[in-house]
Amino acid sequence: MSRLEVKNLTQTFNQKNTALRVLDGLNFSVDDGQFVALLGPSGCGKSTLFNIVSGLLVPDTGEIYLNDERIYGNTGDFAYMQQKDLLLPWRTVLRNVLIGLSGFENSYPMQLSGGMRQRVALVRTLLFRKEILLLDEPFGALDAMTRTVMQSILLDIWSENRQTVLLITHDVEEALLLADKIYVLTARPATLKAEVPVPLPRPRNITDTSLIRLKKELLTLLQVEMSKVFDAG
Ligand SMILES: Nc1ncnc2c1ncn2[C@@H]1O[C@H](COP(=O)(O)OP(=O)(O)OP(=O)(O)O)[C@@H](O)[C@H]1O
Repeated sequence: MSRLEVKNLTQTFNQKNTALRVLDGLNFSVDDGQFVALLGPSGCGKSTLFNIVSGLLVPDTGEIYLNDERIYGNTGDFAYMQQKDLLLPWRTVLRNVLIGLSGFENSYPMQLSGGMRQRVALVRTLLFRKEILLLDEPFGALDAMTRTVMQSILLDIWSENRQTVLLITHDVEEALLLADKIYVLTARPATLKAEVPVPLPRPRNITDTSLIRLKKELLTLLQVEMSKVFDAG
């Protein structure tokens, strides 16, 4: 398993002939086998960060290090589950995940419910057995019950394999239930605003007093950043 470092990432896009600065000197690191959640206002640059880390996008400036070695492009060390699940519609579930989900193995993605599709996509991502998992809002579109089930599947697999995980989420409770550490990003352009450790055993209960305290702390941090988005817009 691997230690990941993101150093001084900067990214600007051209939108309608104006320069949109999305990342502005972003620095952080994730320890070997650690589960880190990233929270930040909508549009702050979280998916852009994952696109860079996974090698899909070359940043304007900055570096990515894996186990102290600088990496370039797609090194094959990352399993990346993008916001949209990216299942190939013409492949059956069996061929999408290589194992059957009992009773559904001959179905196509369009024949599955949203929850089942996300489950297939997650299983497929985990099956790649890569060193580092990049999960971009994997459960964002799911109902509360399915989301809870998926979270526990993810935790079970992570406890067994101890892959290094980066999870983007908009859900403060999800971050608190799952992560060892939470990074809060600023409004665009994203920089690191805060690092909040969650040193509690799992499974966690969101009604636990220390989680309630952390939730308040995180919501206050996020509200400051979100108000910047509204003030600007
Ligand atoms: N290839 C691109 N060309 C131009 N602009 C882009 C490109 N990719 C992203 N952007 C812009 O960069 C900004 C950040 O996008 P990004 O998807 O990284 O944010 P995000 O934090 O993941 O958002 P959300 O939380 O809503 O998913 C957005 O304003 C988006 O429109």
